[in-house]
Amino acid sequence: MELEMETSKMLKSNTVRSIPIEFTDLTYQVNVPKQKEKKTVLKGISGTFLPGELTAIMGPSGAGKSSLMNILTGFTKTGVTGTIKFGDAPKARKLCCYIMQDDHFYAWFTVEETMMLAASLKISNESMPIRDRKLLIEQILETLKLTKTKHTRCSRLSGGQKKRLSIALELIDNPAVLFLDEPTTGLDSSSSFDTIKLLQKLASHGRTIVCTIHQPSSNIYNLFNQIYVMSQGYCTYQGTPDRTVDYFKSIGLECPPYHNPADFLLECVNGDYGDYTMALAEAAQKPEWRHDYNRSRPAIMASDKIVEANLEITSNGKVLHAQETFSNNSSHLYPPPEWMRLWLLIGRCHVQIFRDWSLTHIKLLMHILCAIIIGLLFGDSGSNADKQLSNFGSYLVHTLYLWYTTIMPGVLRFPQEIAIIKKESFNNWYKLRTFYLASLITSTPVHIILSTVYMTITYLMTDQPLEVDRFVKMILTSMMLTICADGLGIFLGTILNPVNGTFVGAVATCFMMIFSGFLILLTHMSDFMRMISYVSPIRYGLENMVLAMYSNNRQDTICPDDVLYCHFKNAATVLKSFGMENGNYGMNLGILVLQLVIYKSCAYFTLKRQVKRQ
Ligand SMILES: Nc1ncnc2c1ncn2[C@@H]1O[C@H](COP(=O)(O)OP(=O)(O)OP(=O)(O)O)[C@@H](O)[C@H]1O
Repeated sequence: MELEMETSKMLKSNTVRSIPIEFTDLTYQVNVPKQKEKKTVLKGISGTFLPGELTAIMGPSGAGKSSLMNILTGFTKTGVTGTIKFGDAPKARKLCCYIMQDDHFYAWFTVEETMMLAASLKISNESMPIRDRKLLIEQILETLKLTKTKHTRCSRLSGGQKKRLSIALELIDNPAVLFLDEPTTGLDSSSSFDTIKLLQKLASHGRTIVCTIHQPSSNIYNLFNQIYVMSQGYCTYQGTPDRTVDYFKSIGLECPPYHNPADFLLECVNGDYGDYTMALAEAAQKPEWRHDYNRSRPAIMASDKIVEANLEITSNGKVLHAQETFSNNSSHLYPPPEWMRLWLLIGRCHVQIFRDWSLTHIKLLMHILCAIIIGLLFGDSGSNADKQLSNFGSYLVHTLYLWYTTIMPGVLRFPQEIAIIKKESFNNWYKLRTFYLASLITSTPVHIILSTVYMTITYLMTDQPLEVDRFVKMILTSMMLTICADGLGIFLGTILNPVNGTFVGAVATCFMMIFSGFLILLTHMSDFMRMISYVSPIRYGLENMVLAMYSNNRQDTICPDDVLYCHFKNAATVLKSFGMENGNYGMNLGILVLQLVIYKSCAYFTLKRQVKRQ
């Protein structure tokens, strides 16, 4: 009762556009490996989902429910024929949102923070000032019984609370159409009932709500306005829940007394009483059973009335007739410009970096610790003429350390977030390029700080020359190498799964090390093999560190008194011995920058492809 009152209160303050969804003769074909013929998943199905109603798509596993949902939401486009109409609005698709089966949020943010950020990303300051946005959020949280959890971090919410938060987030900009993929999965019977009841209320105020559902209890089943049953790619019933028993009786399938009609329906379409698929598909077309034929006009008119009857008070106090908004062909809540969203996303990334101590604090600590150990290991190799070979080796250690500790987290970065990115970008929170840019802008300073800390410690501890230009060159090289490793890492992470990504990343690192010019000198490689070394960023990183230290008339290193002969005392001898006397620092740095730009650009396109994939 309380829930109903709260829901009505919230819903009355927002006008919903009526958008009926109509699809006709929808066919979906997919290629099946090793088979000449395409598989037909959806076989010319039609249907109407009306505004003001909650529709359940039901059917046995493999019937085509998710395929239909993915086509209607726009996730699947290839292999689809037929027509889909979202009312008569050309941009109606933008008024829809899709709540996926699994609820993914950034774990380090509270419910209130998550709601506030979503509101800021979806609604501009001009169309609703912050104060009103806060009120709206309070109202939505209250309606969805989330007020008590508003200071709880999202990772600590229960399954039911997470589901309600997913719905709350999408209600912020008052969508006209909501698709939900199995909203009751993982919930107990009472939470499932509450969720469907809430959806029914939201629908009753003019929204078109469609969800897939598996085996609902009879009390949940009766909450739906329309049931759309699928079997083997056909529509085998589209009508009200209370008429299912009569419908099946009309083709000779009698529901046993005291049997849940929803269970009976699934048993029938599962073939438990024989294969009636074609008979049901035919009967489902008959107007007397079809809910849309029987109810479409009254339902649409009723929802129009809701729209017309509501006087809408916008945030800045203006009173608008709902009909005015309706005929304007757009919602009154405008999204902020993309640069504002970029700013907000940068803020979110920063907060995440500082709250998630595994992201930065542990990394910083490990870099300091490892730099000290490596510094102690190589000792005075930078100034001791007898240890120049080891000193050269220390540069390889630096390149490998920085490369390896960056490429692996890079591989894992987006796979961890992909479900959230998919949800948010699909529901028009931001454009993917905005998110990607924000991610680059926030991660780059972290790489710069980490590599600088590591290099400064090792530089000083290994007694390298105290000359500013050499130090700066060393730092610049380590920064570019680190950012380049991050680029390759995220590229691999967006084309491969995490297991394969880490494996390929490790193998690639091994090969880059072999071709770096230390384990086998560049001059000892055949021309063909040397060509391969040109793609190894570690080669450029290592060569640049060596050039930074030994070129430009570096002073001779000191040969200890107890050593008779120091072959590498002279810097030019070192460069010549390792075949790097003709190396060009600026060119190498330029190639590193070019490679990182290529990796990061490719990663954007592969990320985009992954986000669009189902
Ligand atoms: N891209 C695809 N390639 C090959 N087969 C596909 C593809 N998409 C769907 N199918 C097949 O189409 C059928 C319907 O799949 P869909 O996922 O829509 O079923 P569903 O009713 O949602 O099942 P469930 O309830 O188990 O999720 C299945 O047999 C599935 O294997």
